[in-house]
Amino acid sequence: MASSIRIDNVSAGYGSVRVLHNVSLNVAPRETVTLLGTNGNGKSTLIKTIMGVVRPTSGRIVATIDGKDHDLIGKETEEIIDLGVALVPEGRRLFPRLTVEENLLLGAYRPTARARLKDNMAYCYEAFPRLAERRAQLAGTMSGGEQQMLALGRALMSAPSILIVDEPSVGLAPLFVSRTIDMIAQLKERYHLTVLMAEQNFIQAMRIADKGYVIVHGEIAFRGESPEEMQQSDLIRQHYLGM
Ligand SMILES: Nc1ncnc2c1ncn2[C@@H]1O[C@H](COP(=O)(O)OP(=O)(O)OP(=O)(O)O)[C@@H](O)[C@H]1O
Repeated sequence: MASSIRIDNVSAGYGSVRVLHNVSLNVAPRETVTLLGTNGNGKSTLIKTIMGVVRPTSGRIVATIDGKDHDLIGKETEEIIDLGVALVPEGRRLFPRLTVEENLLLGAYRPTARARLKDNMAYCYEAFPRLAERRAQLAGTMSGGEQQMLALGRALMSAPSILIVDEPSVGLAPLFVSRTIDMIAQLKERYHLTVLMAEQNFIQAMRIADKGYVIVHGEIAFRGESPEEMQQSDLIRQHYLGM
């Protein structure tokens, strides 16, 4: 059964600094939604709030998984991962001096994920045969594109139904950006995932997104129900397409 996530009127920040202001956003089952925003507008803060790292001051975040609603606010990050929400963090956050396989094992440190370790490792190597070939290679010696593949693989180690990817294109050469975006689309199809992807690269993000939101100064400034609608927005034309 496919999963979805609904964010209602969430406000959050750091100490007395409020970063998110009444943010509402929906990702329907099997949808790929992109959250566009330039640096410092609150994309990562929203993602950290979904993952239980930042505690919101108000609002609701509900993930519907296998037909059951779960309030995410107040849950620990580990519980959220256990429910089936996985994050690929910005900058990948791999352990460069550990091997590919060791990095993957770290994606399955929770007891529930450990119990399914063999299956999930097989699942991950099936999704990325390149990682299987390179299982003994140190992560830090791989190309940027391969590292992004490993970061995606590590997220798959918890067998998620909702995949959240924070700026996958950051720091990658253009060819690897499009390959990474293609990989996310393929994973989504193959494993019936629901995907929320923060991005600044509008053209690449919209190749795979069904719809999108633009966040400006912590507020949703625009919501487009289709790539076409997104493309027609003045905000997007000015800030993302240079028109
Ligand atoms: N740990 C923190 N403590 C205080 N302020 C923070 C912290 N992390 C982020 N901020 C502030 O919150 C705002 C939003 O940052 P956030 O990282 O969510 O933006 P972003 O859209 O993801 O941008 P980027 O692409 O640069 O990560 C910024 O003004 C930033 O300075």
